[in-house]
Amino acid sequence: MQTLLSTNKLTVKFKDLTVLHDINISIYDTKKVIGLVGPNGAGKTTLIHSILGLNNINGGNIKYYGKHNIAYCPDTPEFESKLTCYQIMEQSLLLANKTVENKYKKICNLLNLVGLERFSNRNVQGFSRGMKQRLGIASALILDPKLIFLDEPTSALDPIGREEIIKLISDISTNTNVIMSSHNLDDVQRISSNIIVINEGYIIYQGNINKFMDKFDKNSYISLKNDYFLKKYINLLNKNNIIIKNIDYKKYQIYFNESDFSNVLSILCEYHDGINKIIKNNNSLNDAFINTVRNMEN
Ligand SMILES: Nc1ncnc2c1ncn2[C@@H]1O[C@H](COP(=O)(O)OP(=O)(O)OP(=O)(O)O)[C@@H](O)[C@H]1O
Repeated sequence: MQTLLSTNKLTVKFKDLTVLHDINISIYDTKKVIGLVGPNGAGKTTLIHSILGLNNINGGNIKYYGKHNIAYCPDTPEFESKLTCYQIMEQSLLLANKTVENKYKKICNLLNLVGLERFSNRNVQGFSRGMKQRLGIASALILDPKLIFLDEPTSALDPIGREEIIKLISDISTNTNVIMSSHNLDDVQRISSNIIVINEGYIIYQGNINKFMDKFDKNSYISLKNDYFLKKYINLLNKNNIIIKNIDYKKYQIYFNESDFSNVLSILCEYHDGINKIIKNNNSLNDAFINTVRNMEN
């Protein structure tokens, strides 16, 4: 798997406020969505800006492997108000010093993709924030980037628009690497395979999203009738290589990962004599995130 970029002990300060502390992340060419999540002020935008060279960095370094197009859509893109949608797309190419074949067709297709085809010849003056976000995504995509950073790309969209853009981002990721920062963790959970979690300028997790949820979300569990069955089922689950996350000896409960739920069920179909109840907890990135950040506060 090719590495696109990595940061090594990246540190960024604004005056005497350290906003990013010793950040080590690696972005690989996986053609998937990576969710960048963290509370307000955690440092997500600063991290994106630093990678794009829009911030000074005060320590560490960023290494780019190969010459790849990297595109960016800020959360509130601003455009020259006198230009039309179509002209903004042309300007995006011009500023990146890029030419494309069948430019007219490509621009029209992209405007169509983000739902702005009707506005192609309209000045962007007076565009709503949601329309600007759509245009920002289209003008980033026209650059045919290998990696695209989307900073809160759905924050100004109505529910239908959000649904459309989330689907679009998911589609984009079939041939582009996407890093999407968002506070909407349901969206992130739906389309990301990996996440980077940042809190107060520190990376607290990077990797597979399901592993994060298994680690930090409440787990599924079976509740047993008594101590005899508790011991019996601990053995049974161990024998079947189910990871036991926790055991409540007083309540006779065994906790396990939600991802093991169907395996546990099939084991229990055969041995169900001592079971009081089985509880499935649907993993939620939102809950896992809140648990993680709250734990750090305590
Ligand atoms: N240009 C700047 N000058 C001074 N401080 C800044 C600047 N840009 C960001 N900061 C500070 O850096 C910290 C991180 O901000 P940043 O915008 O990166 O967070 P974020 O995670 O993107 O937040 P949000 O989710 O609220 O958008 C905040 O304390 C912010 O006030």
